[in-house]
Amino acid sequence: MKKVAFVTGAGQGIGKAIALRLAKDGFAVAVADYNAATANAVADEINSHNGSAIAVTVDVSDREQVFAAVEEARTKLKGFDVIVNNAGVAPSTPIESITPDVVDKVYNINVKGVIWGIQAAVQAFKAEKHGGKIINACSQAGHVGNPELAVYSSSKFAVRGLTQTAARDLAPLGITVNGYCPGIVKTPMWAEIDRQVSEAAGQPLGYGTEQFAKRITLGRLSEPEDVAACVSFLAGPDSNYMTGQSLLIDGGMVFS
Ligand SMILES: NC(=O)C1=CN([C@@H]2O[C@H](COP(=O)(O)OP(=O)(O)OC[C@H]3O[C@@H](n4cnc5c(N)ncnc54)[C@H](O)[C@@H]3O)[C@@H](O)[C@H]2O)C=CC1
Ligand SMILES: CC(=O)C(C)=O
Repeated sequence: MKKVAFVTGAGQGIGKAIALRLAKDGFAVAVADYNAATANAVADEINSHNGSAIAVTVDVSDREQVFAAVEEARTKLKGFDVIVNNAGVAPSTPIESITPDVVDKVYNINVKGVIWGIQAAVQAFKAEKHGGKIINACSQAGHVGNPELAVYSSSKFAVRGLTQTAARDLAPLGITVNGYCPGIVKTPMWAEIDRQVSEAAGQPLGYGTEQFAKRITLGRLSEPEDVAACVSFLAGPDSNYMTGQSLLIDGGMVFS
């Protein structure tokens, strides 16, 4: 019987790369996204390459939807072993531009979405009568404040705190909780941050990337697959003696 992994925000970008990688690792994958079309396309891609996947439509900011989606995956894929709370949003928010609406939007998805994912996974692991692995999307921006990303950066600091706390709370149930902290990854999210930062500075596209990239020791932006490789480790047995960690996969932007 295949182990089952549930990946949120798996319709594109890092989540898609994680879903494809975990399928290659032998997991049956629930491709969860609020964009049904992209989730279906990723699930089709996995199934057409001899993998096993279903698409699940969910808005991670809605607690009831998250519980229903996890239960749907557990029932249809016949098990539940790993959740990757990957979905996130990252609008550019220079301090003086911050509004209640943008704070609610980012925190509802990036922070509450992770809490609901953790809770729903715990319920599923209990129903399966075993422990499991919870893996949360953090960021290098959750280790050091990033310019013009105050709301996003603070939401990722919160995810790192949640990861540590949940690790302590859930260890007695045989559940590990870890996070991954990418740097700049070539996805639609990054393209949009670059556009907003470049535009705010009155500079051409690519200016935002140039500013952030100066901090990358390895001298290149990362591919979604760089991140998926680390998540593969966190989802598999080689990380069994790790919990509460948020791994930097940022090419050396931050040293901690
Ligand atoms: N791209 C980057 O440079 C970095 C990204 N990250 C984090 O990695 C994660 C994935 O980022 P990317 O792939 O770059 O983003 P992306 O914007 O390219 O893809 C995000 C996916 O999440 C889905 N999504 C957004 N809100 C959702 C919601 N409420 N419910 C369900 N699905 C939702 C979108 O439909 C999309 O498929 C995010 O948590 C992000 O903060 C962290 C560090 C760097
Ligand atoms: C978007 C993000 O998390 C970065 C640049 O670290």
